[in-house]
Amino acid sequence: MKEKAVTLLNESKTARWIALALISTTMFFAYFFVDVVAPLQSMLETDYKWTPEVFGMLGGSEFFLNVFAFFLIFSGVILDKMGIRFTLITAGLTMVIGAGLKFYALTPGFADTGFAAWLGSFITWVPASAKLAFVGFAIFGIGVEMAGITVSKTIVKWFKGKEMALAMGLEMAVARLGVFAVFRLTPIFAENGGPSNSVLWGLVFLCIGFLLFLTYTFMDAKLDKQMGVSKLTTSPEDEFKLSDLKKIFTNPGFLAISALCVLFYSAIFPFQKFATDMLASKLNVDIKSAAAYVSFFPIGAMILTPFIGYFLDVRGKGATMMIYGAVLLTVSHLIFALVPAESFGVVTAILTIVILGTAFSLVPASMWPSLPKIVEDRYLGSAYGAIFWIQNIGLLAVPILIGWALTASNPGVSEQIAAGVEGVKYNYTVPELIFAGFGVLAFILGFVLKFVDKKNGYGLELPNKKK
Ligand SMILES: NCCCC[C@H](NC(=O)[C@@H](N)CCCCN)C(=O)O
Repeated sequence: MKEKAVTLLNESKTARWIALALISTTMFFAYFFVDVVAPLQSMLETDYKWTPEVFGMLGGSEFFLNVFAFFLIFSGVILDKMGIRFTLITAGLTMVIGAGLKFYALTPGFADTGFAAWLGSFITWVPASAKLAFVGFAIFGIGVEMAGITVSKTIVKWFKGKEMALAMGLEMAVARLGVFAVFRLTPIFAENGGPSNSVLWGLVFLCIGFLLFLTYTFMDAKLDKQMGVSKLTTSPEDEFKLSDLKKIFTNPGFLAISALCVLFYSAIFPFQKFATDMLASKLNVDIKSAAAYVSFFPIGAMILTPFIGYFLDVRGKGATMMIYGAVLLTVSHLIFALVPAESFGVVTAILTIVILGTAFSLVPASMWPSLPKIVEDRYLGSAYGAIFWIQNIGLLAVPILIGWALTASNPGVSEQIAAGVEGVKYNYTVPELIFAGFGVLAFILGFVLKFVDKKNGYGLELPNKKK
């Protein structure tokens, strides 16, 4: 008797785009929560006595456990060992638990406890609410990064040989929309109940995101069933082994792309933290207007990334795109650093942000779909985990480096600002030159990547879509 051919679920365009919509919407909520209190710095200072230093430490706590306790490496191993469904659910739950703790830290219910009194009794310049919020945000950080690598592996599972870079580009675009949404919605939530109300909404969104991940797992189970994936059918050579970690860290393509990743993202995300103040100082405008200019940055990247992804799917040229991205990154930071304030107007500022936004599209759109070409599928999760870990080291360290460079290159300025002297501003030339330096190094690494690609035949310049 003739066996009936099964059409795999990922062969159906509708099914794979539904799968993408489910996981991307959760990433929208996840990125929303990452920045949920970002626009509330002054409110947190007034209501909770969080100084700017305390506020800055909160940003770092997102990466703390991932970097120092190697959670991102563990997350990658868990993904390869336990599979997509288990890891998505674990990531979703971890985000909810971490967010719940951060919300509890801001409630009067916590402030009245003996635990809060104990937490407030040491390192007294950091309030108890902030200490508990750090712990919550560090746990959330494990979840959000675990979700990030699992979503990448999921996209590869559904879209490899098809519209993989477009799908990754769309997922990143939806996530960036979350960052845009947070800057619009959080202040409104906070006006009606303070920062804890904003965090509560973020928590509610994450619960919805968890349900979406859960819904996706049914599609994943069906696809696995069709593909005949089970412990019994997976041959030992297809299974992830701990020794594969050594293969990842000795793979020249992986090393080149990770170095490029940490340099590139170190000149993007930490820059975002300082950009508003830098523009306010350079343009001599207030913080609100400067923030409005900076808001074009993720929006531009959001619009462009899927188009670049589409181009990569049909035309390829992934490694070349990363080099172009590094050039634009360097040029934009050099403009910020070297064009004197007298010649730096609003038009120059917006044009430079557009150049940087284009770099922010070119590199991510081509970098993340390149990894499956460099490493084997069975340890792809660990490779994503490892590259995120290396990147997180930069995201943790660079804001500290930039903060230090800013203070060192502007002697006496922070003291004058603290004393309330009017019109005193930081000069951002040195920090911007550091960012430009990262761009130059990323540019060199782009060529290294091109060289190792040619030598090892990864096919980084080839289209993702099979004809
Ligand atoms: N499927 C996700 C691809 C990675 C997207 C990338 N995100 C990261 O690299 C995160 N590890 C760091 C996000 C830090 C946000 N505060 C991106 O371009 O967003």
